[in-house]
Amino acid sequence: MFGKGKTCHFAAVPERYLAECNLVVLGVMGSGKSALTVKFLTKRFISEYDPNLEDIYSSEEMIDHQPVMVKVMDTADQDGPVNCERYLSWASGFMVVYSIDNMQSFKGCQRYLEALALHRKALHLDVPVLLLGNKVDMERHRQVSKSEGASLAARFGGQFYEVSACLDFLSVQRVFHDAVREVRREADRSPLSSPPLCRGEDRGPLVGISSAHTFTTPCFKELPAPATAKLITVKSSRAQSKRRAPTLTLLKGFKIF
Ligand SMILES: Nc1nc2c(ncn2[C@@H]2O[C@H](COP(=O)(O)OP(=O)(O)OP(=O)(O)O)[C@@H](O)[C@H]2O)c(=O)[nH]1
Repeated sequence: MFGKGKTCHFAAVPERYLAECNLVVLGVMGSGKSALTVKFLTKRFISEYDPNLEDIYSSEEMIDHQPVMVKVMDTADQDGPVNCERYLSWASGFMVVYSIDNMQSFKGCQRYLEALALHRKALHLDVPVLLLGNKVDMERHRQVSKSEGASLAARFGGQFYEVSACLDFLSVQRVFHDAVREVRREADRSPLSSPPLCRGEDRGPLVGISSAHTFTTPCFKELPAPATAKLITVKSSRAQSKRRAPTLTLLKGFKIF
């Protein structure tokens, strides 16, 4: 069983002007959504988790010399894309995950891509979508070729990556940072049509919050309140040494090894 989430603070960054980017991680059960999310947030790989926990976690990141509050919603769909409303209007960008050693997960992620394409078409939005083939460390059990992944991503106009939640942190971090870059690019391209990147004026708590923005179209709506999460704060010497974050705020339920 596990949960996750953290926040870190850059002393030099004026809090009012921190942009916010809401990333939603989608995919069938077992594809590695939680493992990737936790790896990004804590640099650690977890192998036990509660598959029913769905939460939003925050991390202040410095990406291309610009601070951004990255909020990651780790979803827990049981049966593919159902009740998508909870994240469709909230998201700045989507990361759709499958496992390269599981063809079913690859087929499952196509359903997510189709649902997102319909949503984008209906609302005339170009919310960035990244396709992630996870578990590349399981190469010997590979069922989905790299070219299959790349062509699926191209079909839906998304970036494609192969990663592993249990290998190096930097590759996973790069994927999340690239997602933010995509969101920024999209915001630059169409700043007036529902900009996906927000400027937070009010930090508020980590989960279950709404926030005011300087953009005319609000893109950061009421967040779904996780029922099970409790905020706890722990010190992480690793985080302190490698990142600028003095503190990690974790959601109870994480099991970190
Ligand atoms: N070898 C390997 N195992 C992984 C990797 N990522 C996740 N796993 C394992 O795959 C299983 C599922 O990972 P999760 O992160 O819980 O998958 P999920 O998509 O969040 O699954 P649900 O919570 O059920 O929706 C766990 O046993 C993980 O330890 C990876 O990159 N490599």
